[in-house]
Parts: sequence; structure tokens; C-alpha cells
Amino acid sequence: MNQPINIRKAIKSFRYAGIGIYSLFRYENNAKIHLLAAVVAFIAGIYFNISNIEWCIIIIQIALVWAAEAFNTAIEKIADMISPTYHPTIKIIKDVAAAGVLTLAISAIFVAGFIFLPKIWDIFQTIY
Ligand SMILES: Nc1ncnc2c1ncn2[C@@H]1O[C@H](COP(=O)(O)OP(=O)(O)OP(=O)(O)O)[C@@H](O)[C@H]1O
Repeated sequence: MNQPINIRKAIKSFRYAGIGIYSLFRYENNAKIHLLAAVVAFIAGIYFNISNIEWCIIIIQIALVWAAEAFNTAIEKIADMISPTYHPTIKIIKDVAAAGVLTLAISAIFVAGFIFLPKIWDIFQTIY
């Protein structure tokens, strides 16, 4: 408890987490979709020149979805290791973990809608 902070160990942990981020977006199909959605939101944010608060909300929302996807993937890997063949409890575990991601992905769609739809609407009104 009263040991000094081990900087080398902390740097190592960052490196392992970086490898985790790489393998998440390199190998997981759903993570790739979330990455693409984040890129689209980022480009839209720049295009519509959104406010600092809006950027904060978008970034928090992206981080929530990515983190949920990371935890879901980790749970899936553990589940596959424990039970490579069908098991009813594994089904519930995987379905519930996926529900966590879906919940945050739906909230991301609402957040994006509330931030970007009025701005898209404004553009339509100036055109027509
Ligand atoms: N061992 C298992 N036992 C019971 N049901 C399973 C098992 N493996 C997968 N399932 C069912 O299939 C669904 C999809 O599981 P899967 O592991 O293929 O996830 P995924 O979302 O397709 O992700 P990925 O493509 O990254 O593996 C689960 O939500 C669960 O309902």
C-alpha cells in the first residue's frame, strides 16, 4: 500500500493496453463498425464546427461504446475458452454482454441525432 509508484510497470501496462486496442480494431468486426462510426462523427463534428461541449459529449459517447465493445470482446474470449461448445449459461452471458454494447450504441445514435440533425436541418433550410 505504501510502496512508491512504479513508473516502468505503468508504462508496460499502457503498452499492453495499446496492444489490446490494436487487436480490438484489427480483428473484431463490430469494433471496426464502431471505429467507422466514430470517424464519421469526428468528420461531421469538424464539418459542422460543433461546440466544445458537443465535442465532449461525442468523445464520451465514443469512449463508452468502445469500452463496452472491449469488455464484451474480453467476455466473449473468456466464454469461448471456458466453453467452446454450446452451453445455455454461456449463451446468456454472451447475450447480456452484447446487450451492454447495444444499449450504448443506441444512446450514441440518439446523441448524434440530437447534435447533428438540427445542423443538417439548418443546411436544408438555407438550400431550399
Ligand atoms: N458457446 C456458446 N454457447 C451458447 N451460445 C453461444 C455460444 N457461442 C455463441 N453463442 C451465441 O451466439 C451469439 C454470438 O456469439 P459470438 O461469440 O459469435 O459473438 P459475436 O457477436 O458474433 O462476436 P464475434 O464475431 O466477435 O465472435 C451469442 O450472443 C450467443 O447467443
